[in-house]
Amino acid sequence: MTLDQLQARGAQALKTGIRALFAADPDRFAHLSFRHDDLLLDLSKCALSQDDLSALLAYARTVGVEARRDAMFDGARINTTENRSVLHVALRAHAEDGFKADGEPVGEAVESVLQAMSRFASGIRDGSIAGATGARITDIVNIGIGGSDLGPVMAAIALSPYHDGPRTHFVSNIDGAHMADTLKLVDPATTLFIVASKTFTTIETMTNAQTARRFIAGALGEAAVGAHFCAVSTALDKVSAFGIGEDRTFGFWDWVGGRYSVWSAIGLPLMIAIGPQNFRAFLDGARDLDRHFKSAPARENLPILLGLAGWWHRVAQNHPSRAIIPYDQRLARLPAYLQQLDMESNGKHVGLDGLKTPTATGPVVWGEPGTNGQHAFFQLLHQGTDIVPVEFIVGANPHESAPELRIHQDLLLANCLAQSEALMKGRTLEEAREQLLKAGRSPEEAEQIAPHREFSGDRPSITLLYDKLTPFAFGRLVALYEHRVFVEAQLFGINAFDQWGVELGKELATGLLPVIQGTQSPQSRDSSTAGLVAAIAELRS
Ligand SMILES: O=P(O)(O)OC[C@H]1O[C@](O)(CO)[C@@H](O)[C@@H]1O
Repeated sequence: MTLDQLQARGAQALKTGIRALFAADPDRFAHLSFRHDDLLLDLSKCALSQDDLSALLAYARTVGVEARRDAMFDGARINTTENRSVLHVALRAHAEDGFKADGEPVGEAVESVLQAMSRFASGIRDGSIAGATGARITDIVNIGIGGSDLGPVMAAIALSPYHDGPRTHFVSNIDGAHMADTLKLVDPATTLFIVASKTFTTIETMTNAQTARRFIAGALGEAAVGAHFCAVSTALDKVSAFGIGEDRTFGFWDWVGGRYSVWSAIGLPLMIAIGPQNFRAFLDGARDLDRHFKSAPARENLPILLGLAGWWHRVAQNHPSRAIIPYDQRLARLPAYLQQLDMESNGKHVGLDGLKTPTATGPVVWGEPGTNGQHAFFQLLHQGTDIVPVEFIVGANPHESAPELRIHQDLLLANCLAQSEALMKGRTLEEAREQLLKAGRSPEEAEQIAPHREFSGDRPSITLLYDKLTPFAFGRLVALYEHRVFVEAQLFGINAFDQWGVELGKELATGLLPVIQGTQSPQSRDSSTAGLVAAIAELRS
C-alpha cells in the first residue's frame, strides 16, 4: 500500500461522504467501532470505509509501526536526535514487566522513587511531615511549566472526586501575576512548594521558585525554607545547588520526555492530592493500555486505530486541525495537555532520514469541554468553510449519584451524541425550507433564509466512550493518546520525542532581556522588534 494510493482513497471517501457510507452499510457501527473492556472507540462517523481501514492497516505494516512500537518497549534509543530511549511505559510497569534501558533493568529504580514519593505524600497527608512551625501542610503549590505542569494540573481536576489531601495550586507562567495571585491564597506556614523541572534550568520555573523562596524566607526566616520546599528533577546536582535536600528530592530519568512525565515523580502533587493508592490505580490504567497496545492485533488495537484515523484525517483528507471535545467537565484541561503532547511531539517538518517530510505532519490541536463549546465555536464546526474532525470523549456514568443530578448526565450524553449526529447528517436545503414553511414563514422568506439554515453534514467525528472517569480509566485514556501520537509519528516518519523547535525563542528571549531592561540598544534588531522595544520603554517611563 503506497502513500499515493492512500491519498487517492482519502479523497474518494470524502467524495462519497459519511452519510452515503452509512446508507451502504447499515451495520457500520458494528464494523467500525472497537472496544477494550469498557473503553469504546467509534470510527464509524469518519469518512472511512472498511476497505479504507484495511488499506491503512496495510500501510501501517509497510511503515513498520508495530516493529517501532516493539523497539520503544524494548528500550532502544528511538529518540535518535537526542540519543535516548523512550520508556515512560516503564513508569507504570510492574516488576514482572522487566523494562530495560540500554540493557539495564529500570524497574527497581522506578519502584524506589514511587515508594519515596508515597512515604512523603503520606507524611504530608497525615501531618507527620509538617511545616517549619510544626503546622500541618494545607496547600501545595507546584511550580513547573509544560510537561512539569500540564499533566498534574489536568489530572488534579480530572480526579477531583478522589481529592482528599491538601489543596493544590499550580504556578507555571513567568508572568508575575500567576505567582502573586497564588501567593494571596496561601499561608506560608502551611504551604509546601514543589519545584518541578526535568532540567532544573527552565527560566520560568527557576524565577518562580526564587520568588516562592523569598516568600517563605520573608515570612518564616531563611531556616524555614527547607521544610517548605521539595523538588522533582532529573538534574539532582542543580536541585542540591538550589538548596533542596536530598531527602526531599524525587528523581526521574532522561528516558522520560517532559510531556510523558506525569507518571513519574512529576505526578507528586497529584499523589499528595489523591493518595498513593489512587495514584497507583492511575498508573495501572496506563499499564493496562500499554499491554493492550503491545499485544492486541492491529485491527483491534485502539491506539493504532486512533492513530490511523488521525493520520487519515490529516494526510489523506488534508484537514489541518483536530478538535478535542470532552463531554466531561473534569477533563477541562485535557485539550491543553494534548496540545503539548501532540503538537510538541508531532509538530516537525524533518523526517527521521533528515529530509523534509513528504506529507503534512501533526495537526493543530485545540478544544474545550462540551457542552460549553457548543455555545461558542460549534457554529464553525457545523457551517464553517474548514472541516475540523472532532474527537468527542465522554463517560456514561458520573461520580454524582444524587437523583436530582441524573438529568444533568442524561442531557450531557444526549448533547454529545446529538453533536456528532448533526455533524454527520447535516440538514439539506429542502429540509431547511420545509421547516421554515412549517414554522409559518412565507415561501419567499423560506427561500431566502433556507441556505443559512442548511448544514452540509458529512463532517467527521470520532467518539471515545468509557464507563466512568476513575483513576484507572483516566490513566488508560491518557496512555491511549500518548500511544496514538506515537503511531502517527511513525506514519509521518518523524521523531516524536525531541522538541528543538522551542529553543530559538528561548535563545532570543535571553538576548532580548538586557534590551528590555535598557542596558543594551535595540538597534541591531529588526525594525518591528526595535519599534516594540521603544514603545514598551515609552509606556514604562
Ligand atoms: O521540566 P522542564 O525541564 O522545566 O521543562 C519544561 C518544558 O519545557 C519544554 O522543554 C519546552 O520548552 C518542554 O518540553 C518541557 O515539558
